[in-house]
Amino acid sequence: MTAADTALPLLEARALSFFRQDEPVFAPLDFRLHAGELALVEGDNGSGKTTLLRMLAGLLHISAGELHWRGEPMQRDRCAGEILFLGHQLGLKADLSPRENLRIAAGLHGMREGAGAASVLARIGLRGYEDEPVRRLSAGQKKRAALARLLLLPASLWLLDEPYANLDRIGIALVNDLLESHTDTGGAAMVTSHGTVSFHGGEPRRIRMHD
Ligand SMILES: Nc1ncnc2c1ncn2[C@@H]1O[C@H](COP(=O)(O)OP(=O)(O)OP(=O)(O)O)[C@@H](O)[C@H]1O
Repeated sequence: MTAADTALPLLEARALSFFRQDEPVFAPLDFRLHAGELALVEGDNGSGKTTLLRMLAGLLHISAGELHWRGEPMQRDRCAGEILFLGHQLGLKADLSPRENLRIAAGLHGMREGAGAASVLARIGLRGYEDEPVRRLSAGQKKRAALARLLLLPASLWLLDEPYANLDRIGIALVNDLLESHTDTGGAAMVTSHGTVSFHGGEPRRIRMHD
């Protein structure tokens, strides 16, 4: 038994289910995610990975089962700023620049201590594009502008749906670096990916979606 098995989990799902038209999208799920852990959500196209992350983010109602946050039944108002979801839709305003998009996100969710838009955008590879309207960025640059939120906002749990999509080799390595430093500093993350995730921060948990 490891320390993570005995510590209070950040997030715990018990018989978690989601139904569409009275049909379960996936079999009931049980899992625990602790501070410092990465979980890979695995499954074929249509198996429910995005649905699961959207439920965990509070964007879809749970049909059955329970979710616990830091040992208590999950109350959205208590953990709102602690959970950050990045989905297929990047949630960027196309007419605004990466810097302006970050300002809006920080206004809603707060900022990590010591973080600033300029340094975050430089780290994410958008130096020189800080003030360009997002609609003029490439697909990979848009993805980076969305990922910049991970560095700026103070969330402890990252829910990342296909975070590697549209990224080049350097961008993929950057996402892995972000995941490693986040989990090294007590954060946790759940990630879906159809590619290979080469995470060097220890063996990730695996959450397998079954029909
Ligand atoms: N808005 C929607 N309305 C109705 N059904 C939906 C909707 N979104 C998804 N579904 C269905 O729910 C199921 C799960 O979809 P979901 O997007 O969660 O799968 P996924 O594992 O993320 O797939 P992928 O690997 O293709 O991204 C699929 O059968 C899909 O057709």
